[in-house]
Amino acid sequence: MNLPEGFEEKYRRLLGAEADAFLASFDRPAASGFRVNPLHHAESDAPSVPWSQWGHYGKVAGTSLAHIAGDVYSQEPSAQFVGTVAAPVPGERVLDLCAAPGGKTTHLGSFMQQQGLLVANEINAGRARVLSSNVERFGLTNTLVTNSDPAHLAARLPEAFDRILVDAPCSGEGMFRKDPDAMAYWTPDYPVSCAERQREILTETVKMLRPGGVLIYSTCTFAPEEDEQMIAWATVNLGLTVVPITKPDGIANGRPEWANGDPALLGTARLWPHQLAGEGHFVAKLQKAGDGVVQVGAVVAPAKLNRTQQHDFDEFAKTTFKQPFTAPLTLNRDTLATLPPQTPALVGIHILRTGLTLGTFKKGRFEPAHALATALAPEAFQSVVEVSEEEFAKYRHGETLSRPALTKKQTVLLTYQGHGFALGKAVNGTIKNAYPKGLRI
Ligand SMILES: C[S@@+](CC[C@H](N)C(=O)[O-])C[C@H]1O[C@@H](n2cnc3c(N)ncnc32)[C@H](O)[C@@H]1O
Repeated sequence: MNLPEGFEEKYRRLLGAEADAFLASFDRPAASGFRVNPLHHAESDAPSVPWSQWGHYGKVAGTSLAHIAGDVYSQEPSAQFVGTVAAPVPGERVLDLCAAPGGKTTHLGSFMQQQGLLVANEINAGRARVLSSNVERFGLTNTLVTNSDPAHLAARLPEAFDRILVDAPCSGEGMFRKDPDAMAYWTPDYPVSCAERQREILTETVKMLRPGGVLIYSTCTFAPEEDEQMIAWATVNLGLTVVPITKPDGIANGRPEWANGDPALLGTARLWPHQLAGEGHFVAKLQKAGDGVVQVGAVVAPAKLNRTQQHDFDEFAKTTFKQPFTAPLTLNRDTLATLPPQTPALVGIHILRTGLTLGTFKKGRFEPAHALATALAPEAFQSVVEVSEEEFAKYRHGETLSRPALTKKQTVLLTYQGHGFALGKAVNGTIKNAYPKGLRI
């Protein structure tokens, strides 16, 4: 691989005798991996990633049933160590500040088991939409997807989280093998400019962490300026201390000698492509001084539906679900969603998704949302229709299906090999297509 000018020289200087092995790793193929979705009880026989509870080596196609049904999330193996270190506890309030496209968000959600609140934020509007769609596909229901910059969020959410992940925008050196285009941006000064932005992000992040709260900082670069030097700066300037990370075999300590020599930096983690089957990553776990509870602040009140809305939703729920639907609800214009506990009222912040999107009020009817198909188990639905391989393909093209026995007008869950992948509308023996246009192939 043709590495950028100055890159090889820098790492020869830093790594000494180890540099040959490091540089040789760039000529080997990138490692691929995926995580199975514990919320769907998904499993895989593929070899396990040793440092990742739900992680496996291998590739899953974007057109596969496992992907479409939200049973897997493709994620490079080293990146999976970030979620392992973060490991939020169900019921916590967690922020994933730089979240798109959602690899870490879906991993955090796997730990949280739909309990507590997970705010997944992304600064870039287009990427935030991709994040929102991945949150939907994975079936997370305790998540708020926002599109904001860290400063605006911090102004509204002081000390609001138990745990925050900053998977920082970085020089991406660890992804050169997987995504050679990333090399085009690299110059010897690039890590220094990335570090400036990371310091700004961390300064805002700490404001949102409760006293005693945990901050996980990660990058996919080898650059000490963005890794150990960033953590050294944060411990000196932001009232954070390093919490040592327990490292499975193959994962290396951070390098204090590449920063201010503080031995606590040994407690950070480096994933090197010449030492394990994965790409380059850095992870640090930090704790904010003090001990305190989260500041909840103003919260969104559950929506009160008008009489027509209540009637239309009740009719839909009564004919679709086995159990009465009792979760607190929120209404955004005409879109109805569940309201995660103590959802903060975020005035002036663009919110793309709150909890589980249930559907939209149209004139005289309630149109259910695709999110229900990947978030709810088949057992929740009154009517489940298993499709053939041919029908699975046809439906994703936008075609209708024939089921003469289904005469009742009803929303049904469509499954293929037992995995829910879409909703359909049964009318007079036909299942009308409700597969979102944006997902059709
Ligand atoms: C490494 S990527 C995140 C990957 C994601 N956590 C995942 O696992 O799928 C970093 C993200 O930070 C966002 N970003 C860029 N500049 C930012 C800034 N100034 N503040 C916050 N986020 C920023 C990028 O748009 C990008 O989506």
